[in-house]
Amino acid sequence: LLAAEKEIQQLHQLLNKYNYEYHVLDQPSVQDAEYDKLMQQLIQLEEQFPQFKTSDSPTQRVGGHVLDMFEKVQHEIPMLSLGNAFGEQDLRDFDRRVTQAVGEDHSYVCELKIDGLAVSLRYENGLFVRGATRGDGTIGEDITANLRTVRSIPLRLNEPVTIEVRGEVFMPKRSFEALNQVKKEREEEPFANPRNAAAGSLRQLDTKIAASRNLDVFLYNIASTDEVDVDSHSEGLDYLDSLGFKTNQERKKCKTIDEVLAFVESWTEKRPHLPYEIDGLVIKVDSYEQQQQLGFTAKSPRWAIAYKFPAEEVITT
Ligand SMILES: Cc1ccc(Cn2cc(C(N)=O)ccc2=O)c(C)c1
Repeated sequence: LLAAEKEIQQLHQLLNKYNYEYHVLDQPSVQDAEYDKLMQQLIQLEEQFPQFKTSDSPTQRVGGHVLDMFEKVQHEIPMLSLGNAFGEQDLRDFDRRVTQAVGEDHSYVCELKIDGLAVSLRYENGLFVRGATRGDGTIGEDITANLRTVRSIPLRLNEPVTIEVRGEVFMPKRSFEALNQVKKEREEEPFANPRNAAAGSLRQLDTKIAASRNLDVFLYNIASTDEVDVDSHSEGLDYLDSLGFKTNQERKKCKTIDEVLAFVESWTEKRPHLPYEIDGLVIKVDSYEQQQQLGFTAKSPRWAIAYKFPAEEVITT
């Protein structure tokens, strides 16, 4: 029995590693068939010895049970919304307000704003224990079972830490097109855009449906920074990488607002070539101390702003 438990634990570790290489690093080290063979072995072993099936087992990635409803979740730390900037002047005004509050010596982190569904993920001693939608920022829905099927969400972190992180679940453009193709063939209503498709997939009570939708995630914030020993947002993102989270690598540290504007310019150009949709860029003051000095308005941080791309004129034929 001890042998069976050890073999199951080793398969958990190995399959989670392969899953990380494929879905987070996009650098698999084994063929899909090899991964599948090991997965089939683990499924059989867990059927034979269900007592050794743990919450970080990769066999639950494929879904398998149907919930009858989603529980409500209260976010200990509210999930905030961002103020918007629609052009260069708005961004320069933002920079002036930052300079007035913290002085000239400040830098920014610029990130892509993924057009998906905001989620909060909670880990205890390194294990994924709960995932929730943003909801109204204070009360969201518990969608843990569906989030376990998002292959790029780690079920166990590289360190046994207790942490809450925020990010965006999204559906890549190709998966969206393929899903709508199937919907059309079935004469079902297609989704209007990848964001609605991701949200609709996570709202399914049957986890097998969510598991089949090729959802992905980028994490972009540490909510519970008390236990974490980092002094800036950019260090926080590197820490998330070190724990085994998937973060968006297209981020850039900008020392001046002119560098921010250059980033805006370049991503206005490159946006259509991305494999996922973005609806803007997020610009954050990097230093946590300066974020603290700037504080919040009623519902948004003063140390961050979302630059929104102009709405594309829809050519209706
Ligand atoms: C049959 C099969 C199994 C697995 C995958 C995709 N994949 C591959 C790996 C891998 N190579 O390390 C890890 C996780 C994973 O999800 C496909 C597309 C098809």
